[in-house]
Order: sequence, then structure tokens, then C-alpha cells
Amino acid sequence: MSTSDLEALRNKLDEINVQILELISNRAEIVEKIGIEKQKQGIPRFDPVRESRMLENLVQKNKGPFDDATVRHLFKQIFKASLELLEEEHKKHLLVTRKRKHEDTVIHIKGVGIGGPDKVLVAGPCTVESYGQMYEVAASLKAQGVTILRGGAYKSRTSPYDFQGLGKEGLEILHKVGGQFGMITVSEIMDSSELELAGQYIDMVEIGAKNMQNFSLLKAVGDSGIPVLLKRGNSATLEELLLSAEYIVSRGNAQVILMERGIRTYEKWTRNTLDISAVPILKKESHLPVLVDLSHSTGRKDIVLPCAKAALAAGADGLLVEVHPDPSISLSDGQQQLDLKQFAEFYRDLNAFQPFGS
Ligand SMILES: O=C(O)C(=O)C[C@]1(C(=O)O)C=C[C@@H](O)C=C1
Repeated sequence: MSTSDLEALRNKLDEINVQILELISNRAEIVEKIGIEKQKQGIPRFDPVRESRMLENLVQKNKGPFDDATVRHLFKQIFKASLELLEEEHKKHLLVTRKRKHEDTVIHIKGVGIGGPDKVLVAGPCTVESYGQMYEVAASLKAQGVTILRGGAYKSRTSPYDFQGLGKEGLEILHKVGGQFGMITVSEIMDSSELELAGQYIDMVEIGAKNMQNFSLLKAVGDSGIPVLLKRGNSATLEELLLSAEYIVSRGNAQVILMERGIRTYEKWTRNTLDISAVPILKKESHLPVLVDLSHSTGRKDIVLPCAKAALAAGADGLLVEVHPDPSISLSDGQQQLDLKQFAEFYRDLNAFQPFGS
């Protein structure tokens, strides 16, 4: 074969490549139309039965030279690419995504911007135990410039025999102490029946990891309009976290803060595994603020500072750390809460690394 013959064949191939490209692009446009229709009708995007029928049809028509397995493989790749296209299209429509809203969402509560240029710190005990305990923590935190006070009134404990929280009394204490020190207050709720009361006493509700997919709670919080700290479930993917946030935002409440709090892995030397990669991924995929819970992810005090630095370096808008006046007598999670002195050292060192807004 002469060089010019080879050249001619290659030219033909180039033309066919362009034709194939045009054909698969036309196909993709039709798939997108199908996707819109499926979305309207609530039909799942992935349809293995349809894919299998199309493959059977193609194999029957296959005259070679490719064998049937190769034909299946080639077309399966086209179906896969089409499905990815549908998923990308679907993601573009989610309210929580950057594709839908490019600018960062900043949540303003009592003059503090969460998700803006200043980093925020949420601190306080695991559980509200008494007025005296909350007063002591809040006085110390406020003196150091911390603006957001946490404390659990309703506790989601793994065992029903563990302390379940003070309930309404806990919310009242948070409200009183928050008011005395001009701090923003946040506490977890586990059921939509607690929402109304929480709305009367605190500034922001937390949806804990165990409730990330409590869809009736997500809907109720979405309807309420109250700012919400939404924690990632310990076995939840980032996509699932964003879809849970979408439940809230789609009901008109755009004041959602995402929180990475560690995921369950085989590692035993930490309570959970802090998924640092979640931070830049969530910041890239979503416009919502992203915070990192240092205490529940690590479950220990000695690595809180390096993990805090890592979270900030990864782009987190803020951090959460548990602080108790005397963790040794705490009614819950004593081993992971910092005492006031440990917190002061932590916060001093952290501010040297990255100044916090106050
Ligand atoms: O026919 C459909 O329902 C489509 O969504 C199109 C299509 C395809 O690419 O052919 C895409 C994804 C499905 O898994 C099955 C088929």
C-alpha cells in the first residue's frame, strides 16, 4: 500500500469519526429530552431494562467484524456517558449547587456572617446540663471573642438509658445565657414537634448526623425558615448530604450550613474519620457555608488543633468544638470536650494560624 493510499484511508477514518461524533451528539440531545420528561414523570434516570433491550437489539443486528461482547461494551459506554449527562443536567437544577448559584451564600445572624470572609467558631458543651454550667462556658467563650454558643437540649443518644437532655429547660437556659452574652445560640432538634419551641428560644437549629435523612424533619425545617446547621450522616455520601440540604432549600429556607463531622470507617483511634476532602468538594459543588465539627469527627482533644488547621486550609468557613467547664463530670462525651483552659490555648494557637472574626 502506498503512502497516499494510507493517507486516503486515514482521511476516511477522520470523516467517519466526525460522523460518529455528530451521531452520538444527536443521540445525547435526545437523551436530554428524555431526561426532562423522566424528571417530570418522576421516573428514575437509570433504566437497566431499557439498556438491556437496546443491547439485545444491537447484538441481533451485528454483522461483524466486532464480536457481540465488543458491541455490548461499546454501547454500554455510550449509555453510561448518556446517564452521566442526565445526572449532570439534574445536578444543575438543584438549588444548593454552585451551577445554580455561583456566589457564596452568607447567612447573617445577629450581625455575624457565616460563609463570608470571616471564619466562625461554634463552641459550647455537648449537653446543656445547668444554668451555671452554660453561664460559665459562655462567659469564658465570649471573653475570647467566640460568637456562637452551642449546647444540646434534646440529645440523640445511642442508648435509651443515657442522659436524654433537659428538653425545654435546656432551650430556656440557652436562650437566657445567649441573651446575657449577646451570643448566637444553636441546639439540635430531633423531631419536627420540637421545632416551634426551638424557634422561640434559639437562633439556629442543628439537624444531627443521625437525622440527616429524617425527611419529615428536613421538610419542617425547610418550611420554618429558621437557620439550620445540617450535619453529614456518618455513612452518608456528599451527594446525599446535598440532597438533604436540597429538601430544606427547596421549601424556601436558604439558610443552610453544611457540616462535615466525620464518617464511619475501620479506624479505631478516632471516633469517626474526619473527611477533609469533603470540605473542598462541598465548597466546589455548593454555595452553602461549610463548617467542620472537630469534636465528633476526632472524638479526642489532642489532635483538635492540627485538624482545625487542616479544615481551614481546606477552605472551611468555620469550626465547631465542644467545650465544658469540667469535662470529667460531663453527662455526655466527656472525653472529647475541651476544658476552658484547653480551649483558650487552642483558640489562641488557632487565631495565630488564621484570625477568626468576632
Ligand atoms: O431511554 C431512556 O429511558 C433513557 O434515559 C436513555 C438511555 C440511553 O442512553 O439510551 C439513558 C439512560 C438509561 O439508563 C437508559 C437509556
